Amino acid sequence: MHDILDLDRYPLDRPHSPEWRVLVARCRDDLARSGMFNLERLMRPEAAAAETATLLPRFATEAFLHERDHNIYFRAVADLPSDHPALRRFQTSNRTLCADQIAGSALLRLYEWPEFARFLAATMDKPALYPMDDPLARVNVMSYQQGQALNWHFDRSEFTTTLLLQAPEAGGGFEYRTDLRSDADPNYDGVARLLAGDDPDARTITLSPGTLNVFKGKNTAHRVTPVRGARARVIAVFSYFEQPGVSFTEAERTGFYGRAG
Ligand SMILES: O=C(O)CCC(=O)C(=O)O
Ligand SMILES: [Fe+2]
Repeated sequence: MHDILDLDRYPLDRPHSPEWRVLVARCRDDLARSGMFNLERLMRPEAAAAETATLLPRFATEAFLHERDHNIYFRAVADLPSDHPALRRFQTSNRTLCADQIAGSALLRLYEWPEFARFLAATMDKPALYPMDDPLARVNVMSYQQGQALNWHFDRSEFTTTLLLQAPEAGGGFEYRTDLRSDADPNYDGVARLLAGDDPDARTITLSPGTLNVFKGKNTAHRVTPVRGARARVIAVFSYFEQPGVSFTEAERTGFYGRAG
């Protein structure tokens, strides 16, 4: 793994060593304080660039173009009228490559490396995390070209784990509002304020290539702002579960990726 990861700076290969424990404690602190942590340049920038170079032609020819108009919940909400400002609609557009299209990549090697899942589980205070069996969903790589964006949403899972491969020239920032809602309180008025551009607690970070980002996206609203310039934003999303062997159904895969296999 040394060829693709900076394991001198981030000792993921030495679980339970003193340095590993210090790193895990720092990540847990960041998660508790701001709902996210970043390991800058965990992947060596040269490795990220090499990975991007292999993927770019595939985005042009065989990626799934994901284009939709949606609200922040991706669905209607029974207790809100359809014109409620928390249900304001936005456009999302990006291209997705699935795990079966990146066989042999450094990303899949990292995904299947047990020490990576072990480290992530420790930062999230979980006994263990397991890779999915799903041939498409395990790892997804998304590309955002000029004008494309992933609009405001909440994630279905408690944590989301991404690794940026290529940064755009401008735009493509990750904007988020920590704990905008809770499991007990949907805070529809607060959601409406954020969507109107009126929430002083919204923050934007710009990720650099090779950075691992873990965030608690279930109650933290977030979006990727439109990319500007000729260089695409390319980012990988890793999906782990607390049980081994998880797969989506064929219908779910068709909904997410336009194909079942
Ligand atoms: O591209 C990103 O930085 C965020 C991706 C994201 O929010 C998601 O996959 O749910
Ligand atoms: Fe998300």
